[in-house]
Amino acid sequence: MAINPPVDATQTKAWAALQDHFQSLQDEGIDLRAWFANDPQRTEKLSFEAGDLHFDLSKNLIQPETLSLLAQLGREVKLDERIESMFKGEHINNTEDRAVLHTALRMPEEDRGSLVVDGQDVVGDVRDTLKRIYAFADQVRSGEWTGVSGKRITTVVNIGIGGSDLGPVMAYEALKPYADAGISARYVSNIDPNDLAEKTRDLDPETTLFIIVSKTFTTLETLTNARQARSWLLDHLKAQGAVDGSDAQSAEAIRKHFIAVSTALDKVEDFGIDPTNAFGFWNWVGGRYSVDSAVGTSLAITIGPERFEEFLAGFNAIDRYFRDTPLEENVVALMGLLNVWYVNFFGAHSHAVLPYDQYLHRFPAYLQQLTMESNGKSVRWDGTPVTSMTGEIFWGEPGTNGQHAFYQLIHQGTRLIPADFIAFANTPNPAKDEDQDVHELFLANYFAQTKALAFGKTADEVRAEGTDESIVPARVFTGNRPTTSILGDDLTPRSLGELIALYEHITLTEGTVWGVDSFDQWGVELGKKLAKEITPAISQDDQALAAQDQSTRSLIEFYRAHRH
Ligand SMILES: O=P(O)(O)OC[C@H]1O[C@H](O)[C@H](O)[C@@H](O)[C@@H]1O
Repeated sequence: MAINPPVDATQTKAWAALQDHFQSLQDEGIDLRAWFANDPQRTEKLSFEAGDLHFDLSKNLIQPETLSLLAQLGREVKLDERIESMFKGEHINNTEDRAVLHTALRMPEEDRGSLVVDGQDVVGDVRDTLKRIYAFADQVRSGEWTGVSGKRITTVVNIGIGGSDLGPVMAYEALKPYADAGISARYVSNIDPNDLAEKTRDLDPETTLFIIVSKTFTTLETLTNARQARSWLLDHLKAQGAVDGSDAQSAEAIRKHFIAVSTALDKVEDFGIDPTNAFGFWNWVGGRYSVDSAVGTSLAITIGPERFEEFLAGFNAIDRYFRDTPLEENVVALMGLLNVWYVNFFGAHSHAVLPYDQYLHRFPAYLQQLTMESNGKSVRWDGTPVTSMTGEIFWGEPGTNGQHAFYQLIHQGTRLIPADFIAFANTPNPAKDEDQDVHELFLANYFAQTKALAFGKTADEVRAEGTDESIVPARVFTGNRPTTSILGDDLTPRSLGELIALYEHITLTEGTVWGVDSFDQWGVELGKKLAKEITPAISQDDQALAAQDQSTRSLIEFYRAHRH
């Protein structure tokens, strides 16, 4: 389907204006201390609310005027049009000729029939599938669904990789306090046999349910692990005397202990999984945008359908905000544009995401796939080369762990690393250390870090502490290190949905400025293909070995010589 070529952002008036603006900020000197001192309303002007989240952009290297120029850039690259095209289901993933409709996954029941794309009542299908997932989840949670020997399920093991793993595991970890049915989840992704071995070692097969999640149902890692899990289940059930090993009992065991999630339901049946226990989604959901589809079935089981609905409502709140708010006031779009400001004007390469919440410990890893698989591209959606740097390296660890590891480089290194600091006002685990509220101690670190990064410490301040002159330079903090603070009341299914949708739309915004298709991932194909070709060379095929390049051949020879 024809799609308009991307606007070259670097040729827009706004880009030129941003360049001038950047230069004048450099000339006058970027100085957050002075900017705050000279404008008592700075924080007010640069703070926003979206959904249940509060955003403070004032510790960024921007003046209010910068945001107007960035919004202007958004207009000139037709960001509003692209947002509308996405929500309406146009095929904006043009290299795969697909609509991009993860936003439809969280549209409410009353929107049934309101979005028909390529002849499909999208919301109707989404809601019908959710109903089936919820009914199944309720059966497992209540104990009505049992394993083959009649015992209730206490562990679900999600087998998937990439988008079929990172979203569910991140969200499960984030929402652990809501897992209220005595069912826990584990996640197996790596084809390294150690992963499945360690995750199943202490499990009772009679109380374990495997969920095989694969959009394509062709992914080598997932199908290998699924077959391994099937053997593990049957072997252990037999050893425990739960089945006799007959074909009929094995088939029944697989029916009771394996369900699947995929867009390729025919392939699921070939695997031996009962199609009634398979939940579908659609090719207009990218893997990394799929945690709120059937891919989140492990969540629906552990936290329950009601909480899952709240999770979806959180996404939907940010979707509506993003679609309906003018760019100048739209903090979601502005955060994406701000990232462009750092990448393309300041030359930043990476972006730290630092959640001050232990439950969000997998959030940076999740964001790595979301953002880097989406925007790590060198050609635009019309096949022409990109005209600027694209993509950011997203990384991070929960605070305060990162403080004692890599913050040194953010505070005093030579690189500019914009950072998002995320925290919640309340904790589900209040604790006191003598008289001190531990969560407040934790939050004090959250507030202190962005303050230190923004305002630093001058040589005179260091001297005033009586520091020996010879080590004054080492103890100076330049400040002017940009951060965005995101605060919420509580980490709940709803606020987690909001956070995820926020970063999904930040990703679209950046991708639109860079002109890339944020929804394909051709870059992962070559390695997969070569792994298939190399497999025979590793085991014994000398001809296949000889066909390798010299370095690869030598590495394989080392392996062959050293294997036991
Ligand atoms: O869900 P699947 O089809 O098994 O795909 C799993 C993952 O593998 C692919 O290689 C892609 O890079 C990911 O975008 C995808 O999430």
